[in-house]
Amino acid sequence: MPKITGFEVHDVRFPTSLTGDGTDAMNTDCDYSSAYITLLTDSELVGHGMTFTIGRGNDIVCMAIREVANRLIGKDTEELFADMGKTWEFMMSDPQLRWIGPEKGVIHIATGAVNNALWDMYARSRQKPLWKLVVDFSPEELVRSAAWRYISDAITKEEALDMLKKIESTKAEREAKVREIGYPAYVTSAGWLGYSDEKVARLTKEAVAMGFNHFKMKVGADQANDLRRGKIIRSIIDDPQYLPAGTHPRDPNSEDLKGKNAGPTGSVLMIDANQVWDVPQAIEYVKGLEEIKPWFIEEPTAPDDVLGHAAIRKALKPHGIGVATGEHAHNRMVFKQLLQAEAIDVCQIDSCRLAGVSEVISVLLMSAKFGVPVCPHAGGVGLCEYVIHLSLIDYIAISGTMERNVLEFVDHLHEHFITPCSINSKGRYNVPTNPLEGYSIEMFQTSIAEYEWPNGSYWLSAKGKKA
Ligand SMILES: C[C@H](O)[C@@H](O)[C@@H](O)[C@H](O)C(=O)O
Repeated sequence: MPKITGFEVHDVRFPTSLTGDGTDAMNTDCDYSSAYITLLTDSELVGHGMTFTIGRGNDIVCMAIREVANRLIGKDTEELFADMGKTWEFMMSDPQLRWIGPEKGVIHIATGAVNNALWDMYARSRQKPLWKLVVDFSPEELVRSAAWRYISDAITKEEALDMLKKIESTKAEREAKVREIGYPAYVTSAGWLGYSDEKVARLTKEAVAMGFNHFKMKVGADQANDLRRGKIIRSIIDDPQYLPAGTHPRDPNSEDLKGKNAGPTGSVLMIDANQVWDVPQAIEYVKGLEEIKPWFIEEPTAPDDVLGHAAIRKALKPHGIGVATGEHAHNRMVFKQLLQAEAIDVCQIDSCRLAGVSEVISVLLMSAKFGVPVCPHAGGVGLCEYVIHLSLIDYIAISGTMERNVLEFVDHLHEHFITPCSINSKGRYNVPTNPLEGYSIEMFQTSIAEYEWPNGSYWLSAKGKKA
């Protein structure tokens, strides 16, 4: 049986210019960075994992990844795969690291990268894409793979098992359906701050032409500016003339669009503040944007402020605007509380901030129990590649629905991955089908050589230009 013998870690940073200079209200200079790990074994089997950060600090994450990965050296991979929940607990329980994590901060993020690499390796060893490996698990195996510590007040293993068993017999139907029509997506790429009105209008038209009908816009720097940009986007997405040839407006009252403030063509607009406001400020600011009819405000305030989110949700409900958050919720307990406090309409897991697939499964289970749709965060490098797997697991094996869900899509940096994600002509994610792609996060060696910090060819030449 292959044993883990070592690992390679790379600090890969893609400059803001490669992401179209898109910024948000908190991040105005954001090189997209991947702390990237390849786990090695004494056989040909490898596992790739990464985490997403922006710019400076990625070297600290790489250091933490080395610390976490060290504990796996010498371990038998089949023993690790046999009980991924137990493996996760082992990874989370390094007594020497406990004071600085996990369950928080850099060590938690690093654990995510390593756990994801291990899941990638597991899927490759079975020659299945990650999602397929997991949806083929029996309910018992799926429950065994999750992270259970500290959440039994919200969901027990028995409850989870019951839930999974109820939809087990219809898994094959859902798998066939999503393979055929793809998984619903929304686009972030048109609505960054810092774009001119012309650029916003052009990118929105392009996104509509690609078949998207959910659009996200960044807000929070200036209310009047947000209102103007929102109206530009609305004027395009609500106008049937921009729809792709041969398609018709969707009925805004259809079941999957209920409560989403859909416009006359069935298009939906969401807004995202990236944590800029205090609670009362968030409420006032967002009320001022009611005219552009957002489905939800994302990250209105500090990501750990569960009760703050609950207060904002309550105040905005009469205005028909919901609350979404999660990309910075650093562990399953924060999600547990957001759900228990009825603080969110939409749960936005992050594939890299949570400590890997095992912890994500726990949040998917809790969200399904509380009836909150999961719409993963994917605004970064590699995140779109990752999250399509998680949404497929959610749809096929856990919640059993994808009608109200939308998975974020940003259209940059996919070319650095050997098996990039893709979108079909209806603006939906295609299902990854390559049996050797694992968790789809393997990067081209040439991309690593070019963008590794600080000595990759791109950064050396950038330094040369500055000198
Ligand atoms: C800096 C990043 O692009 C963020 O703006 C992005 O992750 C964002 O919050 C999102 O929801 O996509």
